[in-house]
Amino acid sequence: MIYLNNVSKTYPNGTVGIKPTSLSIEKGEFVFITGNSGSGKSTLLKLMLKEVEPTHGKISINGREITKLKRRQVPYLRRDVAVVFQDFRLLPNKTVYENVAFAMQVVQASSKEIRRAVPVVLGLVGLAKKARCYPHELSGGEQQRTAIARAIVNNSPILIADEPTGNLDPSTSWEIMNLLLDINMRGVTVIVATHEREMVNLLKKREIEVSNGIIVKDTYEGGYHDEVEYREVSL
Ligand SMILES: Nc1ncnc2c1ncn2[C@@H]1O[C@H](COP(=O)(O)OP(=O)(O)OP(=O)(O)O)[C@@H](O)[C@H]1O
Repeated sequence: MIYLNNVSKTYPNGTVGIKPTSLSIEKGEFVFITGNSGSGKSTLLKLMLKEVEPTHGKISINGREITKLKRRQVPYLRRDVAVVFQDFRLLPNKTVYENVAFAMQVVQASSKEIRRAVPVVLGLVGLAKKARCYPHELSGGEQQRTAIARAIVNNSPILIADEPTGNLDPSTSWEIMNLLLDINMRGVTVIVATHEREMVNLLKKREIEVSNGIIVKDTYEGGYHDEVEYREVSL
């Protein structure tokens, strides 16, 4: 589903984000990306989101080589890969309902589809009663639930979460992680960059650990990674 083939990223100022790396993530997986601050987690996610371009290598998602997509085609990639961030990034002047509906309007869903889908997804994230609230009237956990509802409302097969619990207290963090696990159980491939060591250890999901731009650990135990050659080439 997601393939990185010998992908590296050096930023324009010469900082190395990711050294040449190959990686595959299959449909339906739940994957943690771990590593110290500055190790390259966000760079890896941004490459998958086409927010940054690789210096070398190819990335394909759902059979499409995203490195070949033109800028104007990026909105189509967003239908395949949804994203949530640590700081929620909700529209402050729109209600919970309107924030989620807006994501559907962007992909030109009809009003009828929006009226049908938004209440369903708000129910799924446990926010049915908060539909008319504005972001500043919500707790951090509720804001993140809204962001997750907005991310999943268009039925993207992949959800990327960059430190989704970074601004939340421990019990709210668990609620959000359980919601992401729930979404994964519904068939969505979920990739979560996190510093939450305790959660990663307890949940026993696949963990890809990055250190200095290199994958130093991948706990995947299935067979298909044999096809991918892991190379740690110094630049
Ligand atoms: N736009 C940029 N320009 C130059 N260097 C960058 C840029 N973005 C990231 N870097 C550098 O690339 C390296 C990897 O950064 P990245 O943001 O991927 O780390 P991270 O593991 O996500 O860190 P954190 O956990 O603190 O978010 C770091 O050395 C960082 O300073």
